[in-house]
Amino acid sequence: MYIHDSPTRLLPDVASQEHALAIGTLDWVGMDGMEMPVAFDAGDGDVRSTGARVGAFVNLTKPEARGIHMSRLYLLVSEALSSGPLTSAGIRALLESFLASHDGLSDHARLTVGFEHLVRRRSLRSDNSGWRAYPITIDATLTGSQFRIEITTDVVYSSTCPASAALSRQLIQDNFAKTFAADQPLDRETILAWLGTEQGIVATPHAQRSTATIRVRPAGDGVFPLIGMIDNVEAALGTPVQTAVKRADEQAFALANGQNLMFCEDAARRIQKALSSDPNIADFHLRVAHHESLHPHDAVAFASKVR
Ligand SMILES: Nc1nc2c(ncn2[C@@H]2O[C@H](COP(=O)(O)OP(=O)(O)OP(=O)(O)O)[C@@H](O)[C@H]2O)c(=O)[nH]1
Repeated sequence: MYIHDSPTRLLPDVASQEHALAIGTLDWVGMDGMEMPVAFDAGDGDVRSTGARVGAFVNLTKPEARGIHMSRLYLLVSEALSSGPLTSAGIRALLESFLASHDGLSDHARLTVGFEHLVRRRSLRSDNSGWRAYPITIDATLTGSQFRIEITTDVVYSSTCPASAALSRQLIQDNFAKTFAADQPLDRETILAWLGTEQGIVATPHAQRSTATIRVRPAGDGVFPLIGMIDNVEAALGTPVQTAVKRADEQAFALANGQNLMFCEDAARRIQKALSSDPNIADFHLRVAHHESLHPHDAVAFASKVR
C-alpha cells in the first residue's frame, strides 16, 4: 500500500505555480454560469429566492502567475448570496473580498448575476391575473476603489405603427366613399352595421411585439425598486403584454393599442421621459426593438438619461 508522508503530497497546487507559458496579464478570469440561489427584493418588500446563474471574475495582473484561485471566489459568492437579499452595498463588499482573497494578483473584480423575477399581473378588465417573468441581469465591477453596478431588464409591449394606422384609415374612408354615394341619404343603422363588418373596415394597421431593454445604475446603496421602475415604463408605454386574457381584456388591449400608436422613436422617448425624473436611477441606457411584422428586420432606437 502506498503511504504518502503529507496530506498535501498528492495535491499539487498548479494555480499557485509560476509557469513558463504564463507571460501575460489577463483582463478577466473566473467562473461563469455558477448555479446558485439568490434572494432578491424588487423593492416591494417581498424577498424571493430564485435560481440564478452567477459569474465571478478578477483580473490577473501578475504575468508570471499561472492562475487565480477559483475556489476562493466560489466560496465567497456562495456565502454572500446566502446571507440575505442582494443590495448594492452587499455586492460591493463581496467584490472587495474577491480582491482581498487575491492580494498581489488582482486589482479589478466583477460579479454578474442573472435570473428571472416573476410578478403577478392583473388582467385589464376581467377579474383574473397571470405571471410575467422579467429577466434580470446584475453586472457589478470594482476597479481599485471605483464601484459600478448596473441592472438590466426587459419590458415587452405591443406597438402599433402610426403610419400604418393612418394608411388604414384612408383606405376605410375610400371604401366608405365607394360604398355610400355622395347623393345617397345616410341611414345611421346601415352605417353602424357597415362599421361592424370586415367588408367595411377593409384595412388594419400592423402591430408587433416589442422589447425595451433597460440598463440602469441605481442611485442608492440598498435594494433597487425594480418593480416600481418596470411599472413606470409599462405605464408610459400603455401597451404591456398581457397574461390571462378574456374577450373583454382583449378589447381593452385593442383600445390601448389604438390610443398608443408608436414608432420605436416614440417608445424610446416615452421611456426616456419616465426614467429621467426617477430619483432612484443615477443613470440609464435603453434600447427599444420593434420586431416588425412589416419587415423581416427590427426597428430600433437607443436613448439615455436627459440631463
Ligand atoms: N486557475 C484555474 N483553476 C482551475 C481551472 N479549471 C479548474 N480549476 C481548478 O480549481 C481548483 C481550485 O483552485 P484553487 O482555488 O487555487 O484551490 P486551492 O489551491 O485548493 O485553494 P487555495 O488554497 O485557497 O488556493 C483547482 O483544483 C484548479 O485545478 C482553470 O481554468 N483555472
